[in-house]
Amino acid sequence: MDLQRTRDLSLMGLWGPNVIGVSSPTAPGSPSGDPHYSPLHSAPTAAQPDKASIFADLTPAELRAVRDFLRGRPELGLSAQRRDTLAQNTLFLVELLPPSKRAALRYLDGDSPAPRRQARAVIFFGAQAEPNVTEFVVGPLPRPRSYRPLHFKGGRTVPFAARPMMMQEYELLHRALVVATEPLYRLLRDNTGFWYHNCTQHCLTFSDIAPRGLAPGERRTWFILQRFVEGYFLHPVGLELLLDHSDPDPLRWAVQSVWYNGQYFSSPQELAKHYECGTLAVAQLPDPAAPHLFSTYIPRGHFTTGTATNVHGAKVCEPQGRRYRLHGNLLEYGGWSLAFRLRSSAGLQLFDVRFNGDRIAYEVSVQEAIAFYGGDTPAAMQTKYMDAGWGMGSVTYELAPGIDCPEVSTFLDVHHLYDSEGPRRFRRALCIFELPTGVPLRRHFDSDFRGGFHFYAGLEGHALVLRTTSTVYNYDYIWDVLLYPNGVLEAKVHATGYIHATFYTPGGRRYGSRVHSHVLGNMHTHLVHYKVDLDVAGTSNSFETMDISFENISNPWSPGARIVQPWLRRQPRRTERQAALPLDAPLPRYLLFSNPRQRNRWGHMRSYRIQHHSHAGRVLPRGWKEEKGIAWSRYHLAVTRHRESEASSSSLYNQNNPWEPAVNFESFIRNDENIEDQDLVAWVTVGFLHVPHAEDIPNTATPGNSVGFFLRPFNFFDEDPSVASQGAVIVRPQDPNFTRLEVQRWTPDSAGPCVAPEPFSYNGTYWPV
Ligand SMILES: Cn1cnc(CC=O)c1
Ligand SMILES: [Ca+2]
Ligand SMILES: [Ca+2]
Ligand SMILES: [Cu+2]
Repeated sequence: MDLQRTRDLSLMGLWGPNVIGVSSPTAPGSPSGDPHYSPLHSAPTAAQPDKASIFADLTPAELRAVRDFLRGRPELGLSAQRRDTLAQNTLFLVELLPPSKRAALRYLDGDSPAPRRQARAVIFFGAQAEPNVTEFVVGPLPRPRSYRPLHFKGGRTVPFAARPMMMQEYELLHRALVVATEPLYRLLRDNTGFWYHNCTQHCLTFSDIAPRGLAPGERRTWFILQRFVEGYFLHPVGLELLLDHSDPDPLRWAVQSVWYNGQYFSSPQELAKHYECGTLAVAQLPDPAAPHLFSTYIPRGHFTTGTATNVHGAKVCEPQGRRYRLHGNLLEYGGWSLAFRLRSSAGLQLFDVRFNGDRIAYEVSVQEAIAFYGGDTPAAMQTKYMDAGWGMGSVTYELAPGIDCPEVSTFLDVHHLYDSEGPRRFRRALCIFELPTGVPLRRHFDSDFRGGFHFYAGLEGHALVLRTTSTVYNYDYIWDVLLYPNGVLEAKVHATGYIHATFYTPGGRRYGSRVHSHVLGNMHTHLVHYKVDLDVAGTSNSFETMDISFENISNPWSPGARIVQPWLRRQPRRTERQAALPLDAPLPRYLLFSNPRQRNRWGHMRSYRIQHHSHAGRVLPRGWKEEKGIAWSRYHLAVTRHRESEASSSSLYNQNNPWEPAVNFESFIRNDENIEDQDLVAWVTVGFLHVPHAEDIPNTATPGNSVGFFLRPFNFFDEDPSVASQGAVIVRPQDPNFTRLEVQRWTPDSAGPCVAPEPFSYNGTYWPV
């Protein structure tokens, strides 16, 4: 990662107390007024920048070194040039292979040397007698000397048909579609004004659907044809083609079925024949010369109330500089420290997440994002997108200052070697900024109930945000991690971008809303899966749920009467099965991870809580064909014993082979291990049902469209750790008439003016480097 800008004023002495006429406040961190207080733990050790680097993504030089090393192994037969066949061996992906947890902890917490830096490399072996995909460990970096296969759990092999798509295959598919659609030229030109072959200014394009078939080994894809204009996802022309491209030789590819405006045909020729004979029910699209404004961002119309919007709105600013620190991939803010990376495969991954030096989680990472659809057209009814199979960690395009992240953010570049000859630089793929939350972290107005007050006190609300995005064709996911100064971490995702839309047919209304003359917004469920390797005050943790039950007791202070009241029902979950909380049952409201041997000052087990912010629901009945590929979606939460062989709940290959998935999450819990006092991993599912509606045009909007979860301390500390923040303000009346008020604060009276940000700039390219 290249740090583009960094400005750190936190060390410049700007935070001295500014107390107006009062005695010094209580020392930060001590429970007020308690003379027996002694901290629970020895002085915390801050995470060290060089130590975080064991989790840093591979540099362009390291990516090239791995590529060159593998290309130099003749037995791998890697082709340097991509040809007109898929029967060749291709290096598809290179990324960091993080060290084992054991080795990492020995280094982070002990005296052991840094674990060796290693890469994960994915090779598509298309030129083998039995074509397959194999993953390798390559190391040590920066000068690799050896490689060995990296096995999936249970020794599962990855069939060639399960591989993700490559640009090369898309190019070959484009050529196949040129041939396939040629017979349809007149039908398309007359009724849409656009066509596919020799189209110049009037081109059709396509969206491809997955999974690509109905059973293992298949690779036959439905293609939706769309007018190639801004927002083409909203411009289906009513034509869908099923093309078999399972053979590595594109000369053996064939169209298997055609759907046009509600009717099926065996071939483009058959459809063309019906058109020429006048026996076809034709869908005449609006005039192609008319603007396609509806799918664009060009402003139109006006608000009937409010003031003009042709001036800038409110901005985030840092009048006294940054209050976070960034050293390479180590981020520190308000008690927090963590290491981060942006995996080309599945996206954001945090390691060694600590608060005040205490580790809370070893890893927090995105695993998968899916969208399963229903619809009336063959493409719609077949769409079950699993975005890890579309390289959702590699489509991290440039963030725009002032829109995607505040102008004052620190923007970071990342490098991916994913379906490319070498590393590509993705400029400004990550951003970091401190966000005024606009709501106090805490506040109280202490009324005297006579028109005045005893005191007012409040603490400004801030969070540090680490953000990236994945644009997976039509959809844009905005991935955030927020760090709050009270020990709360939030992980959330907003969904925006274009809906996945299909051609409107009257039968389509059962599956969504008509959102334009010929466009149906198809219903779908979004689910996102996270791995949360909580290490709450150590790696030995237990898990319990807590909710209320009601008791009916005799009233101890009114004989003969009864009291009905709630009490806390705690349910220790001793095995993985007991800890797998199914999606179709209500989730207990407290999900507690504790260290049974560590107590806070008040005698409670030090715990962290996972709190869902989600409306997830089932996407398919349990066990139905493709559902095996997303077995994690059966559970709001599952808790497993940490296993190095269970690093991820999904894979690059589940999308194109969900029927026999490379990773089947159910196998993580099938052995129903004991999870008391163990190194536990929490697997969190969040999501929502999206029934598209007119207001999804032009794009799905973010307000109300986010899901995620919080990690919240629960008796982990002795009090709210944000008492250490000096952003508090206390106001106390100095006389009975409230004519003199004492304002006590620890920050300057005035924050000073906001610094004007640089003018907007954007580059947008992601070239090889
Ligand atoms: C083509 N594709 C794959 N995933 C998406 C986003 C979800 O609908 C699009
Ligand atoms: Ca297990
Ligand atoms: Ca753990
Ligand atoms: Cu959606």
